[in-house]
Amino acid sequence: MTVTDRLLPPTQAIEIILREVRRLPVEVVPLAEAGDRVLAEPLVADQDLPPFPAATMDGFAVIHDDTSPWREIIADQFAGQVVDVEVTPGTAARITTGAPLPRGADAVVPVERTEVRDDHVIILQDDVRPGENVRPVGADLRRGEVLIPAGTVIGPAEIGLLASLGRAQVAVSRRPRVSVLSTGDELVDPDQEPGPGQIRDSNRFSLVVAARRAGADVVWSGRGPDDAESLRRVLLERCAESDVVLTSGGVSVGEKDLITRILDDIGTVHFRRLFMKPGKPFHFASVGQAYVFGLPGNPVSAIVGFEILVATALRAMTGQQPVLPRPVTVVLEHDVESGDRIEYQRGVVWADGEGVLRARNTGSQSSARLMSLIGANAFLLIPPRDRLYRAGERVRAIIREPIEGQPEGDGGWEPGG
Ligand SMILES: Nc1nc2c(c(=O)[nH]1)N[C@H]1C(S)=C(S)[C@@H](COP(=O)(O)OP(=O)(O)OC[C@H]3O[C@@H](n4cnc5c(N)ncnc54)[C@H](O)[C@@H]3O)O[C@H]1N2
Ligand code: MOO
Repeated sequence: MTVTDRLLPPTQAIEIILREVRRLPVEVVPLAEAGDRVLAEPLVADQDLPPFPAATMDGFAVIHDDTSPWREIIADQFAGQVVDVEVTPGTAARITTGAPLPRGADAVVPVERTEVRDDHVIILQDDVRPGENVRPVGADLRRGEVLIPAGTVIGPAEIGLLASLGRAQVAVSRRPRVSVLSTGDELVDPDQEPGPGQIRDSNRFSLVVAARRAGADVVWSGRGPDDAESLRRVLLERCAESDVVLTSGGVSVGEKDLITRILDDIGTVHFRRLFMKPGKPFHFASVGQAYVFGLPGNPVSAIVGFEILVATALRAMTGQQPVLPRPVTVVLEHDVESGDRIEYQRGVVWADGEGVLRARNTGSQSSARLMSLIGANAFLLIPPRDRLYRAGERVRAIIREPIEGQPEGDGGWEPGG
């Protein structure tokens, strides 16, 4: 047995992956194409926002401690323009939300608390505080402030900030180029009727979607040829054109486990087997400039292996933060049996009325049962031990989809309710 044949704990496997993978180059893209990409440089404010004190209500710009019984309306100050007037005691300017406060004024009284008579306004509000209904300069952001750290995925708010600061071009990490290759003589395409002993190839489709969701550019996907020589050729060709190649199947110890043999021959294998269920046979190798992840053929093993290990590698390659998921603690709803490796049980986690995270698994945890992943928003981490994990016990979980509240009870959506 070589070093790479021992069952490696997933944490050690991740350390090896993080040590091996290199950062992808940075590219500059137009703002409109920056969504869902990983920001390569921190966004630092080069100006104050708002750049002028702005009204937050439609009303009248006034001097807060002006005691005049009524005030002359000296201007209409709309958003998007600047009227050059000065509010002095006994005067006020009509103002709309977002408009700059005229010189001299230090508060805005909403129109509902005023009465307009011809060219005069009477302020009905007794006590006007300085700064009331005014967004001061720099209230939203201050020049020099780091607004978004490098490594953030650009979503609606991030792209909005980039736009409001005038960043028409954005430095982002290049998307990893990924190829997906299903292997196995028993596979047929989804539109084909499987013959005796055959099954439909599902991993190719699962891994393409998983890779896209993880921000990759899937440049190729297909089924591998049956014979070793052609498979080796396809693999070499994919490695030459990809940053990452994902294979599924052919990595256990069977006679026909070709991927194991080919990777030994064409690359450097960093590890082959994990102390993890699902996902015991799991190869990680470098072939030229590419990284190959030889995922197990079992459909659940392939998806879990992708999410726990491959997605981590892709984040490291693009500099996405955080690189590692941050597990939460959940309370088991039912007894759970452990196995001989750390189990990544597919589960449902929800927050109960007290905000405690509770969890159940999704039934049979067979590596072939894709249904164990349907509706699963978490992996429940179950290390091996000689006695049951009991209902009410705490275990760690990795969250993969949003957590919701309790499905029944006072359920309805009420703000603050
Ligand atoms: N003697 C041993 N046998 C096995 C071991 C072991 O340690 N010693 N490990 C088992 C574990 S755990 C797993 S997981 C599987 C992984 O095997 P392979 O990666 O070599 O995968 P295959 O044998 O090719 O296939 C396994 C299973 O998955 C189905 N499959 C394969 N490809 C696809 C696909 N693209 N779409 C859908 N389903 C696929 C295949 O038909 C098999 O049923 O090895 C165990 N054996
Ligand atoms: O590791 Mo296999 O994925 O246990 O079934």
